[in-house]
Amino acid sequence: MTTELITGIRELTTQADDRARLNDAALVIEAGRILWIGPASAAPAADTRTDVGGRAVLPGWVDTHTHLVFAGDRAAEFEARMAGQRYAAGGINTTVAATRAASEEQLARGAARLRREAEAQGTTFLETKTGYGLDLASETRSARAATSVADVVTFLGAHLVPDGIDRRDYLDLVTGPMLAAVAPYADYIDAFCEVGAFDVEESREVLLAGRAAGLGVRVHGNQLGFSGGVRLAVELGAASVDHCNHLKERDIEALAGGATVATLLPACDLSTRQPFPPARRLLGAGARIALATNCNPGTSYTTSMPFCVSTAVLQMGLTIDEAVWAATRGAAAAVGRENGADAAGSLRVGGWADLQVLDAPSVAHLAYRPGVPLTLAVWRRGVRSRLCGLEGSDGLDGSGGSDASGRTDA
Ligand SMILES: N=CN[C@@H](CCC(=O)O)C(=O)O
Ligand SMILES: [Zn+2]
Repeated sequence: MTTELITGIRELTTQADDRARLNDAALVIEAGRILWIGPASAAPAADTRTDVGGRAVLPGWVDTHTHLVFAGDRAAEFEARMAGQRYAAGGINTTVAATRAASEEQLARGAARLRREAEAQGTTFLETKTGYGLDLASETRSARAATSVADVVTFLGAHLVPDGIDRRDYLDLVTGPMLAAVAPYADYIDAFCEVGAFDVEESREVLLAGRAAGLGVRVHGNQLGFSGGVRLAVELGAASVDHCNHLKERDIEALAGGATVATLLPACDLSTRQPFPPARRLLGAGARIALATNCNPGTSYTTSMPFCVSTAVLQMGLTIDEAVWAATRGAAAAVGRENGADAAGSLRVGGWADLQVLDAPSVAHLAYRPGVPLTLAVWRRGVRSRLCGLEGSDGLDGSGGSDASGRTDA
C-alpha cells in the first residue's frame, strides 16, 4: 500500500477537540485515510511527497444543506427580488415543473456538475435533497439521482403542496406511498415548516412518518417568520434545523438545551434579503451551529462554502475559527458524522483524508481576502482532485517550493 506525505504545511487546522491550529506540520495518507499527523521535522518517510509550499491545510468543507437535484433556473425571479419583490415559498412550483419534465439522467448530470463545482471550492462531503419532484415518480427519480452525487440524501416531499392536489391527499401521499418509494435511497426526512408550505402539525406528521420508516429527522424552520419549526425540531431531537433567521429567546434556549444543530445559510439570507440569524446569541447561549450553502435555484444558487464562511465572519459576527469549525466539524454534527470511522470535517489519525490546501498561509485569509478563489488543491478519501492542483504554483515565499509530482522520498 503506497503512502503520501504532505509537508510544507504552514498552518494545519485539524479540528481536534482543542481547536488549535498547528504550525509547520505534515501528515501522511495511506489507503484514503490519515496514517500520521505531526510536526514536519518529525515526519516519517513515505512513497510520495507533496510540498504545499508554506500554505494552510484544513479539512474539506462539509456542506449539509443543498438541493442539487433540479432542472431549470430562476434568474428572472431573482432579478425581480433584487428589484424589491419578496421571496415566497410558491416559487418552488416553477422548479417543480422543470424537474418533472427532466429525465433521471439529466437530473443526475446537473447535480454532478454542481457537486464538481463544490469540490473545486473545497467541499469533500455533501448532503442533498429531493423536493422538486413532488409526485411519486419524480421524487423517486430525484432520490436516485441524489444518491449518485451525495454522501447523505434527504427526502423533502414536504417542500410544498404542489398545484393540482388536495392538501390532505398530498400529506397522505408523502407519508405513505411516496415515503415507501423514497426511503430506500434516503438517510433523512425533512419538512419545510413555514407559512405557505407546512404548519407545525403537518410537519410533525411527516417527520414522525419518516422516523417510523427508519429515517433521521431534519427541518427547514423559521426562515421567513416565527414558524415554530425550530421548537418542533428540538422536540423531535432532529439532527439539524436549518435557516433559523427568526428566533425568539425561547427558540434559542430550546436549541441551547437540545441536541439539534442550528444550520445557518448566509448565502440564502443575502439572496432573499432576510435578516441574518443571531449567530452570536446562539453561540453565547451554548447552541451548536453549522454553516451550509443551501445551493438551490430559488434562494441560494451557489455551491461556495468559502463564500459562506467569509460572509459568516464579515456579516454575522463569527470569528474565523468559529466559522471554519461551523463549516467543517460543526457541520458534521448536523449530519451525525462528527465521530466514528466515517467521521467528516476533521483530520485525525485513522480518519478519512478529506482535506484542502488554501493558496494562503492561514485560514484567516478566507475572510481577509473575500471572494478570492483560494482553494488550491483538494484530497477526497486520499485522492487528489483533478480540478485544481499544485502543479506550477510557487510556494508562498516565492521559492517555487510546491512539488506535487509524487517524487520518491529518498
Ligand atoms: N426554504 C425552502 N426550500 C429552499 C428553497 C426552495 C426554493 O425556493 O426553490 C431553501 O431552503 O431555501
Ligand atoms: Zn433548503
